[in-house]
Amino acid sequence: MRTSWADSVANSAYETVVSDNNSLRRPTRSTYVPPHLRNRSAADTPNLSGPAPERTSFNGNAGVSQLSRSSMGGGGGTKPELGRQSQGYGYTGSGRGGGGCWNNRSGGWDRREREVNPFGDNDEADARGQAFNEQENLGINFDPYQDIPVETSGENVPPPVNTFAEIDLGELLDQNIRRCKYVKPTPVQRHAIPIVLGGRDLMACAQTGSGKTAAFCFPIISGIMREQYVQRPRIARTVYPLALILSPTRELSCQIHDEAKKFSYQTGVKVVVAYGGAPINQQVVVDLFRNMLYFAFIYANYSIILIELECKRERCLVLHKLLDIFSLEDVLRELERGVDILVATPGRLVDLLERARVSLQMIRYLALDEADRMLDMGFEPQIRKIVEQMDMPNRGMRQTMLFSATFPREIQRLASDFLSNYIFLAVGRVGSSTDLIVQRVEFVQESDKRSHLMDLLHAQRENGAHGKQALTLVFVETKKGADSLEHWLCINGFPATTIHGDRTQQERELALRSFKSGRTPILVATDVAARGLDIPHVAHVVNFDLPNDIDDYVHRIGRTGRAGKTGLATAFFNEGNLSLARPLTELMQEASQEVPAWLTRYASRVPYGGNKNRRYGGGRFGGRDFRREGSLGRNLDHYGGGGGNGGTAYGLPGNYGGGYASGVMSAWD
Ligand SMILES: Nc1ncnc2c1ncn2[C@@H]1O[C@H](COP(=O)(O)OP(=O)(O)OP(=O)(O)O)[C@@H](O)[C@H]1O
Repeated sequence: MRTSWADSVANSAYETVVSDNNSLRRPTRSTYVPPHLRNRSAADTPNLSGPAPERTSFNGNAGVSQLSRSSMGGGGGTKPELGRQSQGYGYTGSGRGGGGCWNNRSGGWDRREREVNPFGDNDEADARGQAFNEQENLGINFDPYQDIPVETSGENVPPPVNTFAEIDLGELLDQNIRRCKYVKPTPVQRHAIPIVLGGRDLMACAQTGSGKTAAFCFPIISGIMREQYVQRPRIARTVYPLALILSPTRELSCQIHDEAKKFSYQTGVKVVVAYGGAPINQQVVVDLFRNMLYFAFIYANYSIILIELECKRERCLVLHKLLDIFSLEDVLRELERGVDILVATPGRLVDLLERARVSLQMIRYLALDEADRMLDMGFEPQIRKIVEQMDMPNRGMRQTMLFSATFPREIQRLASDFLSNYIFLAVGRVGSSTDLIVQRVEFVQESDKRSHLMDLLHAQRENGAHGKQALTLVFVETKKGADSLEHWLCINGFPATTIHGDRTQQERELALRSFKSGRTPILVATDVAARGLDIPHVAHVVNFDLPNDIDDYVHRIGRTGRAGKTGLATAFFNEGNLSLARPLTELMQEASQEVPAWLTRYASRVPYGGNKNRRYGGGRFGGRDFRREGSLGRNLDHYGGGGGNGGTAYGLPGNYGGGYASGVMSAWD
């Protein structure tokens, strides 16, 4: 049984007090108690009157797994030889039951009791339900996804499952799935979970809002729960997570963290999020100010945040970064309490690795959400550094999962560097939008955009088109543009807020909360909000400025029409968006949307290969796993041919493959 460093400190402190009370003697030596454990009431401390919890230090010997043995013995750059789980955990096909080898990682009831219940108080009935109730009406209609074409390729693909009951995820995780009110796995979950439980690497492409987060979280949590006790090195204050989930933005990392916390509730699997992180070129400035102001910061008790909020428009870089250091201190404190799954943005992770506060030596699971974004020009160097140049086990020694709704094939090729004998899974057409979203394109000149938006919002308000709770997400190109549009909307009677890379973390969180709650039902955003965010009740996405890349468009409109619900997406198009005319036309045709005649005319004017959205071509493209296309590079602009072998396709219509084009980088942080 495992205890974290913080637990052992807490326990030893508590034992000191207990022995004090018993013997009325002072402790012979003082025990350091970190700030987050001070002032704890007795009620917070473990109940020692019950059966004594089994204590095991990091150097304990219980159940050392084959995976961990050779990796012991310290840090350094050598990659541990972690024996790869070639045998999967299996999915029983005969109902749940656990198989009797689930590892209780909770460290006893003490840890469970301290855990905040993310489901609220009324979850017990759901949790105790004996089976997944297929009849339950949850208001989430995943039926539209059921007939979706699915394609897999790779060797010995494990068969999909139809129900959660067929998969042996462990009773504690099953309880949490019931608490989440997930009745049936979505298509990507039906296929991806058995593949990962089978020990295979995976590149998975599934439409926006189709449940990819759970598809990678469930097998990771289940795998960690099933592990026998894993012995981890104990070196200074370095922590050794077993799983790493990387995502491109702070908000998405927080969201994944929140989901993973729900799924792992009371399983003893510890999830920590680390986001933010100052770019290296600003590090010198930050370090300088850090030394000068560190103590002032602590004693000012966060009041500097108020100063930061005051100088809203002309932000001071140093203050901005100092706030970031604050969040770093929080992360470090959290890490010291123990971590099994680390969810992080690349910048912050690199920072933690360089400070030797995190080691990747024990990583068995690596998941990249929005993997194509993580491997494009903006993030690729950081990802390569994390995966290839630090102490993470080599591919083949860890399990790697890449998920996105879009997977241009050049990115697929790059991504294959990180994978070993992987399975490619495409649920729906690669890079397509879901049919649940009604897409409209309107021709609007730059100068008319604001009044056109106002018309849309008025109409929406008047006919109550999407109900009281309807939220509208407006995408613009630049941070400045976002601020200025927000201001204009507000003075015209439409409560709005913004989210973009120039806002502080606090401001971004506040904006998101205010939008989600409906207090400001309009959110003006740059591409920083384009991917992954799962915000209920977004009824309308407006592309005020269209992106340069069709994949960005797919992700943006995917903020509506999620989890089986319908949504509306309106795009303002003009001559400045010519390069998008053809891919947009094709995308809309594929999703059975009405394409205006004028857009088709614009599309026909753009020559093949004449722009960087190279996903289209003259022929229809049948194979989407780039490994099935033969030689890459011959065919970059013309995706003819198709077919291929080694895969299974169910009802797969012809389609084009992906193409890589760099997105707009400026909006990202
Ligand atoms: N099996 C399920 N049953 C019911 N709801 C589910 C199920 N799986 C996921 N969901 C819900 O569906 C919504 C979308 O899931 P998620 O955010 O994982 O989608 P995604 O595929 O990652 O989307 P994106 O491509 O935009 O990142 C979430 O609200 C999630 O709670």
